[in-house]
Order: sequence, then structure tokens, then C-alpha cells
Amino acid sequence: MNVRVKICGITRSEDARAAWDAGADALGLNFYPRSPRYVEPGPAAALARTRPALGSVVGVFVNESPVTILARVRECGLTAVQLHGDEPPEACMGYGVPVIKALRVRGEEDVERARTYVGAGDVAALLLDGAAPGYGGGGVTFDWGLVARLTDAGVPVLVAGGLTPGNVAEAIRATRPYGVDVASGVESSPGIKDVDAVRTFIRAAKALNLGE
Ligand SMILES: O=C(O)c1ccccc1N[C@@H]1O[C@H](COP(=O)(O)O)[C@@H](O)[C@H]1O
Repeated sequence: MNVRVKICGITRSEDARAAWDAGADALGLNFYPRSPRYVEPGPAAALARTRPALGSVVGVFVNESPVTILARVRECGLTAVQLHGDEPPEACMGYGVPVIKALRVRGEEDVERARTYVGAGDVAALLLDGAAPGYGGGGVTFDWGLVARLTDAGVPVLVAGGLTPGNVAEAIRATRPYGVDVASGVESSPGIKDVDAVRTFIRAAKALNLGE
């Protein structure tokens, strides 16, 4: 198993560097203006420049216009975009980078809806999140037992929603995902990462890589 770890909602350069140093595979920069983790394009570009040679910087968008997404990809050097709103399958292309399509999971019907994105446009992975009010970053888990319907079919899935240093290992064992993603579960306050929690989270996730 080689589970990748994405630390999402980075707003400060010290948090970015700490996450890379702790072994993060990807950082997420949030371009949804209503998020407490929102970053303006200028500071986001500076955060993206902390990226090591093999790291990935993912821009998170919610129902954003393609023109704006393309502009952020170019000015911030994003290596992937995460579409975390109500974007249909046909909107998941045209950015010149891989698309991670996020879906909030309440039950089986949402997993079936997720299937409609497999192979659509530039979708390279699905991100399954809990169904908190709003679009994301809500700290709510979902029924991890539903993930096997996708991973058993070879779909790359990022598990997100309510992950913490304390439950990430259990989430990985239950879902055997392509990766895990966390925002609020490693923060001292919204947008401010707790560096010790980031380190513990990554260590817990990567320990399973070493164990198998
Ligand atoms: O973090 C946010 O504020 C956010 C806002 C809008 C869309 C997505 C957002 N974050 C994503 O939500 C998941 C789950 O967050 P959490 O770990 O439960 O707090 C996270 O992986 C981000 O990719």
C-alpha cells in the first residue's frame, strides 16, 4: 500500500514548509472565497513556490468559473485542481492539469453518482468527503464501508472528511485508498495548522505504507 497524503487549506508559508518536511505528498490551496481557508492568488502563488521537486499543489474550487480556474492554475503553478462543488462531469476538463472531483457522501446513491465521473474529462481521482453543511472542510466523516465499491473497481479515491491523527489509520485500513486528505483535523483554528498534528497525521498514514 502506498497511501498519499494531502494537507489541505494551507494559508501560511511556515505551515506549508512544515507539511512538506513532514512528508506530505500534496498541499491544498483553497480558492473558495467563503472558506475560512481562502487564500488570495498572490499569497497562494508564494505558497505554491514552497513545492519540492516531487510535491503537488492542488487548487480547491467550488462552482468557480473555468476562466478563473485557468487563471489560478497559471499564476500559481497548480499541479492539479480539486472541484469541490456541484460541477457536472462535462466541467471536469480543460485546465491542463489533472482534476480531482470531490463528492459529499450521505449514502449509496452518492457513491453511484460518483461513478458517473469515472473516466469523465480529465478526472484522475475522486475525493469522497462527509456531508457537512456547506461544501467542505466540515470535519464530518462518512460510511467508509461504501468506498470499496469504487476502490475494488480500481478507481483512485482520496478519502476525506473528518480525518484526524487519531482516525486516519483506521480510515486507510477500512478503505485502502489512493490517498487521504485533511483540513480541519490538523488545525488549531480554521486556516492555521497545528504542526504537531500535521506531523502525527502524516506519520500515522505513512506507517501503514511501511507496514505492508
Ligand atoms: O476546507 C474548506 O474550507 C473547504 C471549503 C470548501 C470546499 C472544500 C474545502 N475543503 C476540503 O474539504 C475536505 C474535508 O475537510 P475536513 O478535513 O473535514 O475539514 C478537505 O479534505 C478539503 O479538501
